[in-house]
Amino acid sequence: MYASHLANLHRQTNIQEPRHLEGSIAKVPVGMMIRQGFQVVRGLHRHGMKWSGLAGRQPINRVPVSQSMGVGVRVLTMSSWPFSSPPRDYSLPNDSWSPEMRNLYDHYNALCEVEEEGQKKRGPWRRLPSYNRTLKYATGGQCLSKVLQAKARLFTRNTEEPGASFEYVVFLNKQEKSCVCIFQAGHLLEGPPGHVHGGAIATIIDSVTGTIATYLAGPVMTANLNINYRSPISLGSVVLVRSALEKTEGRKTLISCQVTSADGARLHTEATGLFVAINVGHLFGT
Ligand SMILES: CCCCCCCC(=O)SCCNC(=O)CCNC(=O)[C@H](O)C(C)(C)COP(=O)(O)OP(=O)(O)OC[C@H]1O[C@@H](n2cnc3c(N)ncnc32)[C@H](O)[C@@H]1OP(=O)(O)O
Repeated sequence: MYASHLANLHRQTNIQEPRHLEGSIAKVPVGMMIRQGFQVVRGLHRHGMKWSGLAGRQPINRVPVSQSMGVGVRVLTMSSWPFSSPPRDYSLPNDSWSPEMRNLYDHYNALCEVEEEGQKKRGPWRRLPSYNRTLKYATGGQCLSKVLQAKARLFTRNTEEPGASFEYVVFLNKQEKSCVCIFQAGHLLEGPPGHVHGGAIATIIDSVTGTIATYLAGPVMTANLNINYRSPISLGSVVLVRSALEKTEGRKTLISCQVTSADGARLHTEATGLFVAINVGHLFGT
């Protein structure tokens, strides 16, 4: 199944192999698939297309991919989505969202489009779609057992019950190199009675800071997360998780983060995250 998918994808894609990978596909198919995954996603980001577009019914044709990945890839064509069905976008409103969450969503969503001279144009903000796992074949292949491959889920999206754990949506401001996450903490995230577990707060901070770091620097891993918990967060409440680029230094990207009440009046948590750019082969020992 994996081998035939790989063969198909290879046939359907027009990928110029980076020199250091030439002839190595058979040896490191997982690394290859991961690179393709990141390239597809980055290519879509750069060209203002949503990943959810891939899940749509139209095939993607000739998506130019930036050379900034440093792998010399110029053009990627992909004629089919490798999933059997379109993935669910978890960042869209559902019935579990409180009116406050919905209002904040509407506020930032409205900033994604601006009207200029009677015409609607892309605004400074962009909603990031969100799925419950990374690319199926990027995480699978030789490195995970079939069972794990089928069952692996992104930590923050691992329940199908709306509102039970992490309900969130991230909006990115490309110009400001910042993002805001609207986060509603569900009943499965309890730590102290009636309040959110510190590990759950760290998780959403890691995810949001990691998302903007990935957007700015490509594939990264969290090297250091420094968190100060200032005031507890009530279970079921809606908070804002704001993150922004502090500085980049070689492979290192430093991101700051504040978690506040929805009106911004109360500071709950402050954090900084250090992210180090990786070659994705790092994850698989290649
Ligand atoms: C899109 C969804 C987003 C989700 C986000 C979720 C992100 C995650 O949770 S990732 C999982 C948790 N993180 C991990 O498991 C990472 C484990 N650690 C590692 O793999 C490695 O240590 C890694 C990749 C961070 C760095 O290793 P390596 O690539 O060898 O880099 P290394 O040479 O050690 O360090 C590079 C630079 O970073 C600095 N650095 C590395 N770690 C740290 C640290 N903990 N604190 C301070 N500086 C550090 C080094 O000093 C070095 O600095 P300089 O270039 O100035 O000398």
